[in-house]
Amino acid sequence: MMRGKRQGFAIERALVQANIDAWENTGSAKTLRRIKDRPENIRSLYEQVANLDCMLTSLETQIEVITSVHSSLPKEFHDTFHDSGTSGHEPDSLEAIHTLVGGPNPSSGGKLPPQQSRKNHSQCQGDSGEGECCPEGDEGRGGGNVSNNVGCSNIVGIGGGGPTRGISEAGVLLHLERCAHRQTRRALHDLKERHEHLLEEHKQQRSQPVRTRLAGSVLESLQQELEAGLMSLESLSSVASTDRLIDELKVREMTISQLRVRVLQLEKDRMDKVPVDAARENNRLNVQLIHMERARDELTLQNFTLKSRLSHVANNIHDPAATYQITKETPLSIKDHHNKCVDPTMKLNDTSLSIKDHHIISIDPTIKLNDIGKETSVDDPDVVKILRKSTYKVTEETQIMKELCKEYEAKELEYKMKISDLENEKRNLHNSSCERHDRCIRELEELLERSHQKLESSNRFLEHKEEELNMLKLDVDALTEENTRLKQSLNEVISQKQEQEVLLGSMRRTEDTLKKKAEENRLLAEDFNRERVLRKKYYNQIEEMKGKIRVFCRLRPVNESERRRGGELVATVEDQYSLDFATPRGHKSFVFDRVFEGHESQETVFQDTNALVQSAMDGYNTTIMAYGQTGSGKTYTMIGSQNEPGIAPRAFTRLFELSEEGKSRQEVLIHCYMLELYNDRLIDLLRGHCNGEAEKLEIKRDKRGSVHVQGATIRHVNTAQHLQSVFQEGLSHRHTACTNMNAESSRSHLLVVVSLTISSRQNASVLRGKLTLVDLAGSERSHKSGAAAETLKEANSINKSLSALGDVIAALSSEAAFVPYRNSKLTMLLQDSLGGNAKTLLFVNISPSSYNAEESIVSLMYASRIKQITNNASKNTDNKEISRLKAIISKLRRGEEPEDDSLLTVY
Ligand SMILES: Nc1ncnc2c1ncn2[C@@H]1O[C@H](COP(=O)(O)OP(=O)(O)OP(=O)(O)O)[C@@H](O)[C@H]1O
Repeated sequence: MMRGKRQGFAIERALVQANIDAWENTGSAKTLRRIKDRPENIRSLYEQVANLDCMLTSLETQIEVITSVHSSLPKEFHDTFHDSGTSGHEPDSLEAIHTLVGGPNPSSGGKLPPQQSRKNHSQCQGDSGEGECCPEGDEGRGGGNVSNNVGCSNIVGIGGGGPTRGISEAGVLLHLERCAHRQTRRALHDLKERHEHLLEEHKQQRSQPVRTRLAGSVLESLQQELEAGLMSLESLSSVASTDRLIDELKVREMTISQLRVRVLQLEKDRMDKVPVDAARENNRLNVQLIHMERARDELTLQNFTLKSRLSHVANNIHDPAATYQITKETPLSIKDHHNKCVDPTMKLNDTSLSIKDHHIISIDPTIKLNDIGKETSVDDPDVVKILRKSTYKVTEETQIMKELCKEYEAKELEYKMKISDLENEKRNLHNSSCERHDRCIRELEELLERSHQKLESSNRFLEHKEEELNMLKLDVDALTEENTRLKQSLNEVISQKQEQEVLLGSMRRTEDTLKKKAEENRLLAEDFNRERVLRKKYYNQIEEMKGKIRVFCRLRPVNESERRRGGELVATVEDQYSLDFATPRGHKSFVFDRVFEGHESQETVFQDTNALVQSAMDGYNTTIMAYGQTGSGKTYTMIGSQNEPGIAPRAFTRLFELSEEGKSRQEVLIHCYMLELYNDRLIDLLRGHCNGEAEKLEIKRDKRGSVHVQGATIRHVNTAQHLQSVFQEGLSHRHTACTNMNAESSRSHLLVVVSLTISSRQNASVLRGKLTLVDLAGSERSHKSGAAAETLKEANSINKSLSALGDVIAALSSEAAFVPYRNSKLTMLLQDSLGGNAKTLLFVNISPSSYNAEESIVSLMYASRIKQITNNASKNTDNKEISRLKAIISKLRRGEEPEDDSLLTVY
């Protein structure tokens, strides 16, 4: 669209320039200026309107001339004029006119201006084909005529040769009519050509786009107008009626006014599109030009008025005689003229005068007619006198007029100068305006080009952005869907979050509740454990009171050998009374009276054992023995080391502490002996380095069931250190060997018996307590222990004795009627401890490692059985003995034999 507008501007500019050149000489600057600012179609219309305007102006002028001529002619002339329309004669040339007016050769007439003379000359040649017009060389022959600018007034000058003034006027008028008619015919011809041209343009414009339809319609209207104009013009040549011409002129004026209104409207539309500054400048120039044109027209009118007056004065200064002669001949001349006059329209065909000439010539015709009227009465002498007077007056007036003439000529020159200056100024303004318009147009074109380029780039950018926008719309749609989906998800998540918050709240409350409950549980567990410990403690006490054998389980730490073999922990202490043991067939739980872990010290172990030491001091038979796999810590538990003494040394110390504590109320005698059951043979460990044959050791059991070894070396000890030294002495005689399982393996069963005789200082009662400490030999497997032949024999003896012990335990735990104590010396030695009258404590020592899991589980099963055995513990008091002895004495006195079982039994 912008490109089309720009091209329209360029075409308009070119056409305007062409029209400037074409219309430069027409003087229609106003129209031209308007045209320059119009688009192509409007400018074309302006051209047509301007053409029509010119033609109509010409027609108006012609009509005015004709009207004035028609009105100025006498009635006879009118009649003749009308009659001549039917005579078929038409003076086609100046020669005919001159012949008609009866004047001499027109070549002797007045002077024509060069240009006008050439024009008339060419017109005469073109129209009549005869060289009858004024030759240039005849100028100035008019006898001092001053009608230089009167066009063909040279014809009037002919009168200088003798024709009357009235005939001269009529000839001039006829000639003017001819000229006007000729111009009208030329205009008609131009209109026909224009009509054909417009028809072609109209055809072309009909094929143009819709935007030119308006111009097409205007062209059609113009075509119609032109056709009407043609018809009018054609009819103009045939209709002599001035009224019809006037009507036609009015119609055309209306048409012109309508067209002007249309042009003004179009101009207004156009001006709306013109930049404000240019429009303002254009208006200013228009106003200035209008003023200038008006001034020029006024000056021209004044000039013409002055010239007409000069002409009138010049006419008035003609020779009165000649005037008189002319006046005398006038009726005849006029009559001849009337006879020869033809249709004025035909006369117009031969005229070659300009419109201005008509104006000039036609000025003040009444004066001329008056003069003619006056000249018609020269036969009267009075009239002659009057004429003579008037001639004098005229002479005077002539002088005055000559002066006026000079003055007017000076003014004319001045006005001409002014006109020339104004025209120059107008031309300059026009040129500057054109230049400004051109510059403005160029700038507008450049701006338009840049705007077009920007528009193109903007269009490309816009297309690119539109593509991006489409892509973004797609993305937005996708994102909108995604957003919707995410919103739904978000709502779900929010609802879930709210639910979770509710759940979290309830969870926190539950956690608080759980914490409270856990705390309560912990307190309850502590209470429960405490209660359970107490329960077990009380249970143990009850069991102890019932005489049940108490069993303590002790785990040793994993040794280097087990660690090297990759053994794992299979025994776990659950609490002080429970042990979990992992077997290949699952976990097995064992409950004992006490469970000691590997890290628990000898002191801790002795704390729970101390009670048995107290029981021995109280007169009970008490037995503390250790059972378990070889290397499981039996010796460590019972004997210990120098730094970590076991139960025996601690018990020894405790016995003397108790003895010392009760020294004020009792006297305690402590004796001890130490035996070793090695390869099923009893060995007295305190016999030591005694020479001679060893006394035979016999296991005896008294009436209360207490077991004694007759023949054993009994040592009396006074202090704990003494007892310790005795004990160490006995240990030094014990058989030990190095095995794979233990560097210092006990190869025998150790039996340390500490007998206590507690004599009361208050009464004569005597308590006899016994503390038996047994360190059993360890059960072992030969392939594990790597025992040699001798060691293997020891092992077999050990295993045999332990097997017998197992049988006794099985019988006791099952409460069998028969207990096989006699199957082994070991079981015979332990008869009062297992199922007897002793308080017995058994330590079952195990290894926590999986490497010894089989042996450990056997030991645990073994201990569990022992735990089922119930003893019948009772104090050993001398009062009862006395009673028994008294009973024996009484039987002996009566001559009866005392019962054997009342005596010490010797096995
Ligand atoms: N609770 C324990 N704490 C530390 N070391 C221990 C523990 N129990 C045993 N031991 C160590 O284990 C090794 C073997 O112990 P101990 O000699 O007492 O076994 P044992 O059962 O008497 O073997 P055996 O039947 O062959 O005589 C010793 O070196 C001992 O110091």
